[in-house]
Amino acid sequence: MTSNRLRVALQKSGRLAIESQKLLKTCGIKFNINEQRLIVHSDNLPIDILRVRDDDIPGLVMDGVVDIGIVGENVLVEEQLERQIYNKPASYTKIRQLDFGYCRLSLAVPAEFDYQQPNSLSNLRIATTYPNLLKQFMQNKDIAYQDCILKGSVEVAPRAGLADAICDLVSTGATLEANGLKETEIIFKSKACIIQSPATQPDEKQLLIDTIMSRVNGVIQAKESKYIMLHAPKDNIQSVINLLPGAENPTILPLSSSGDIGNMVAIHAVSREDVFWDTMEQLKQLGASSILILPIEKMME
Ligand SMILES: Nc1ncnc2c1ncn2[C@@H]1O[C@H](COP(=O)(O)OP(=O)(O)OP(=O)(O)O)[C@@H](O)[C@H]1O
Ligand SMILES: O=P(O)(O)OC[C@H]1O[C@H](OP(=O)(O)OP(=O)(O)O)[C@H](O)[C@@H]1O
Ligand SMILES: [Mg+2]
Repeated sequence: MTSNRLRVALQKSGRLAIESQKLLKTCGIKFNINEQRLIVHSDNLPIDILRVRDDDIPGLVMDGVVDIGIVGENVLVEEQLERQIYNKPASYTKIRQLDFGYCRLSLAVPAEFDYQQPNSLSNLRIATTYPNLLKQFMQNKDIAYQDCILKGSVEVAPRAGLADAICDLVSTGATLEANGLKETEIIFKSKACIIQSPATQPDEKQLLIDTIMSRVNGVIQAKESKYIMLHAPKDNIQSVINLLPGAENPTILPLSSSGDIGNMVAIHAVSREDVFWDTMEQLKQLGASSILILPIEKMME
């Protein structure tokens, strides 16, 4: 399907929906979500947003129905493995890893299960929504098993007598614990990412994707960075700078007042990392004062 407008697939509702919308909005793409509308036209750019189930996003990108999509790597790789079996289009380009949707696909067994190693699951039944990722892991270890495919609430399977173990997503581990299960093996670590279709063609579309990606990079960099302002004794400038994590080329400014603070300068710096309380305490020990750590909203190099 070709169109001059850039088509973007986002999860309609669920764990990635809000963060995905927020990211596009922070990149300057204006749109209004109306719960019932599944295609949303941007108010200021030639972009259409398709709001779909996350499971459908990789296929829409691989088939060229949309140009880019935001999806979890777990769903992406699972769909790719599935498509490879049936010789369906399975290529895409991962253009950016994102800083949300952190989770892992893990094997888990009932708390009382005597688990030693993956082999402990030999010939047992494992419930999962990710049969292809599970198969890849078990085949690599040469372990025979049976699968039981469920679309959700996988954690209920052992208690319901459907399976002996499960292979499902874990983040805090609270769902496993609440269902009397223990995590035994991480088989895949996942984050959200932006993928692009190999079918995207007109130059204007690529230009728009490049612009959005440059903004995405700016948004993520800004989130990971902090603006630091402090007063420091002239004698300790270098030691203070050495303490600031990842700060390059700080600005050093004289203070307008004299007296007690006549020996002080103001240091402003962008730090590429979070600044922890213990760093602030060490700065204070070096004589720094009026230490401010500020969030940065946007950044462009
Ligand atoms: N507990 C979690 N913490 C963080 N990220 C998660 C968690 N669970 C899932 N994810 C990530 O978010 C994605 C979407 O999860 P969600 O539970 O919303 O999916 P879903 O129920 O399949 O939604 P849909 O209705 O779109 O099919 C997952 O594929 C995964 O990448
Ligand atoms: O380790 P935790 O922090 O407890 O998170 C793990 C749970 O989160 C996901 O389900 P979700 O709550 O998104 O519901 P779903 O089954 O409808 O996808 C996942 O499928 C687990 O069940
Ligand atoms: Mg889904």
